[in-house]
Amino acid sequence: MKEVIKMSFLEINNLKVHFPIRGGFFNTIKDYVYAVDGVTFSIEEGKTYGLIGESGSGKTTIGKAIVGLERPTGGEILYNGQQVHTKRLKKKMGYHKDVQMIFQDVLSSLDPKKRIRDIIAEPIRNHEKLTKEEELEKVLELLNIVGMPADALYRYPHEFSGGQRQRIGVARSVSLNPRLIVADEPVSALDLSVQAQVLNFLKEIQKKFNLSYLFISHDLGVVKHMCDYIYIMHRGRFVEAGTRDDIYNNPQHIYTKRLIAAIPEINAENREENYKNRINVENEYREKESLFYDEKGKVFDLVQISDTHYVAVKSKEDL
Ligand SMILES: Nc1ncnc2c1ncn2[C@@H]1O[C@H](COP(=O)(O)OP(=O)(O)OP(=O)(O)O)[C@@H](O)[C@H]1O
Repeated sequence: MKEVIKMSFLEINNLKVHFPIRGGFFNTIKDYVYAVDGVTFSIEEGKTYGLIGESGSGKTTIGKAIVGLERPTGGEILYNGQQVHTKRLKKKMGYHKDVQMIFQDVLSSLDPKKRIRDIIAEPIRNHEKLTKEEELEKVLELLNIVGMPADALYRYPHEFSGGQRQRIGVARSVSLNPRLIVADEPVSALDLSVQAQVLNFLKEIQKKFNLSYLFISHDLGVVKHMCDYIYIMHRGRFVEAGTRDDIYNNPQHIYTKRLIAAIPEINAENREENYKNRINVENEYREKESLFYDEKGKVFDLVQISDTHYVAVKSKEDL
């Protein structure tokens, strides 16, 4: 029998991030926000993953925990099979170089007082020792890769359009040759035509660098053509996980069905059908809610229903 080679380089096991809610005279902990409450998944080389769910479902917190901007309350993050829980270890393993994050609001993540040359060169300066000439050569190469002209070097972020700024953000995040980019709503601030351009360009960059992406979005429509594998997030947990085909063509959890029904229909002649479908999904939600949430409204654990498809449901037989 052929040996199965495990390709995942990053494993997230039962990750939890709980934020304390404080109050009262002594500012004591009254309760917790269970922003991320036990999620498990892994990332393979060159693949694109979607983390989808409505606002507040915990997507950004997962992304931040992965890049080290948020401290997990529980669970583990394994990089190349080793736990990365201290700064020293992360440095030793080159984790900060290999795992980068880009944000929706790229303008606020690009220092407005710095020129593009310095913005792109900053991570290189922190991690590599290059001469001034070598550094300039590298920045020019990166600008070229993201399709920006060399005269961008000495301009400031506010002088560019949203799509161009997103490209500059990507140039900066690929400057250290990372393995994974966590992209938090990378196109939702852009208008539709520019969204498609940036998504296509991210795909090109992916091939060039054999990158993996973890795409965070509230919109299943946006990531449809990008993702190999999709995790649907709700109330800090996964409610469904599967390949693109599993999720779009065979959704099982009522929450996923509602997200799909909410994708705007561009084609005018399909709008009526789309509207009817939304009403059906809402009726199904009212009828079957108890199959998908326990009496406290908690999401069940995932149950495997095919080789690649998982659904959070009380019992597989209920589907
Ligand atoms: N630093 C924090 N302190 C307290 N609560 C927080 C903190 N960060 C996030 N939260 C809470 O955790 C929950 C999940 O937030 P998160 O930003 O991860 O959601 P999200 O799915 O990314 O939402 P959005 O799409 O709006 O960004 C929310 O209820 C949020 O208010």
